Amino acid sequence: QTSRAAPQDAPNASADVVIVGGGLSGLTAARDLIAAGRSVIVLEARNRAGGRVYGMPLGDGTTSEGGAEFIGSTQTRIAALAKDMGVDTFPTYNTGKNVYYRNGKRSLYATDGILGAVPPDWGVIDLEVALLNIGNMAKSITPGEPWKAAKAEEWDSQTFYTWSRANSLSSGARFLLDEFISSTLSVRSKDVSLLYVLHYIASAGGVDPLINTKGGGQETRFVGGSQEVPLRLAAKLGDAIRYNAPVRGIETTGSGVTVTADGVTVTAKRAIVAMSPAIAGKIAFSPGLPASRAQLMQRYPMGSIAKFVGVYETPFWRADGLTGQAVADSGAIDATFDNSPPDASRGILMGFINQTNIRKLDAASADDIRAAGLDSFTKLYGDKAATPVLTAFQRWDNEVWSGGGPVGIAPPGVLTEYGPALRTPCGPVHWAGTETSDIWTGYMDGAVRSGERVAKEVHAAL
Ligand SMILES: Cc1cc2nc3c(=O)[nH]c(=O)nc-3n(C[C@H](O)[C@H](O)[C@H](O)COP(=O)(O)OP(=O)(O)OC[C@H]3O[C@@H](n4cnc5c(N)ncnc54)[C@H](O)[C@@H]3O)c2cc1C
Repeated sequence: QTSRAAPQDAPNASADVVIVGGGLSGLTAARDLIAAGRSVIVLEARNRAGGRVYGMPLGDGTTSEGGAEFIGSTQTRIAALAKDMGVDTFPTYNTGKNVYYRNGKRSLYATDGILGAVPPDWGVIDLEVALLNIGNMAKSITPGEPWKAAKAEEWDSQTFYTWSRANSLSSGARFLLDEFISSTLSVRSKDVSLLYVLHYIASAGGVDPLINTKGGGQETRFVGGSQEVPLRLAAKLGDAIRYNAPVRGIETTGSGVTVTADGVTVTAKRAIVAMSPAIAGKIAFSPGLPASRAQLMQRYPMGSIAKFVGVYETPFWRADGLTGQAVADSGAIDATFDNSPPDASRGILMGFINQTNIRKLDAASADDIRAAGLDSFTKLYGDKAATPVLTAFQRWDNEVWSGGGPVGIAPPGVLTEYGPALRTPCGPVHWAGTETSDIWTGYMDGAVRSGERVAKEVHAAL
């Protein structure tokens, strides 16, 4: 069945449901509602689908993942969607040793021991105890409802930083606990509520699924790049999606909603806002939303993340016995992965530039950024890393329609006070986006799950 969509240039359109945002959550909701017999129009601000899933152009006609990339074995809803779209997966390269760079010293470590991906720093016992503790604390949280945990108030009254300093002694453990937050949420540990982190862990099924490559969330990648999944789904939705249509206002009327976007006004019975709370806060709602929702959108900031890649003739680090995965305490890049294509026809190293490190590059030129990225790679992988065939860079914190990434986070006090407003519909306006998911929140899987949940919610309400 196809949707009853308006021509791409019509100034007015109507449907049962208008979906604001053509990321994975909005596209999934559209797919399910159309399958249930509803008419749908998706309004997308950008000229492409996929939102935080994006193939960053390398300048030679090919792309590398500039946004979301990895999936793990328990991320079954994104896996099912990819399968439906005919997008295959392949294992993330994970043979050899990882690099650990700390206090000016480079060391190598194997990841097949009991510590998994955790580097064997001096503070490792300290760190393991802390990770065990947070894993156990997370077990008392019901995914999707962290505010109901017995200790919710206590945990939401402190940052992860406060807790980690009170529960670790060595500088190694403290660095790695901060790095756990930087490499998963792209914020400083002092930016985020302990309760939020515990919920994030509970939602992923534990600490190990979050940090490990083998058996964890970084285990596999998509053949052809992750963007193939939303792009193919968007192609199936065809004319139901209108691009270059940023929504400026959503008015609730007696019969539903009137949604005003650049170039088109859409009337519908229900609206789904499928994006992070911070970005939803840019839309003017009339009448105004209930205060808990309106203020939630002021209190759920995005992390600060960028990816830098170097493309080489071969993945030379593999020949050196390295996985391409590293953790570093200095330089622009604090974590790396091997982003090479499945046939290793060329080598691609990817580095994350997170939180403070990316803000430091606010005024940097393209040459400065290239130099900073290659400096990190060379420190971690040697001189061969200094001479790539080409480099590319994608930052998310100043993307107007994302505002950062990978996910919106809650500072202390937000989840216990405003948490229920994440998902509670406001009249005919419903909320989706990975931030609203109980399982794998923050991930592509959570985005797909939120789209499936909201489609059922709206279908039942119509
Ligand atoms: C660098 C980076 C790395 C990541 N790595 C991973 C990973 O390895 N694995 C993983 O699973 N996840 C990863 N993620 C997270 C993943 O990308 C997100 O969880 C997921 O894509 C979110 O989908 P969404 O539909 O909830 O939101 P979005 O993708 O943000 O979609 C929202 C859409 O709404 C549009 N929009 C915004 N405002 C308006 C408006 N006013 N009008 C119309 N349209 C609007 C946006 O353009 C966008 O297309 C990463 C993210 C980033 C940024």
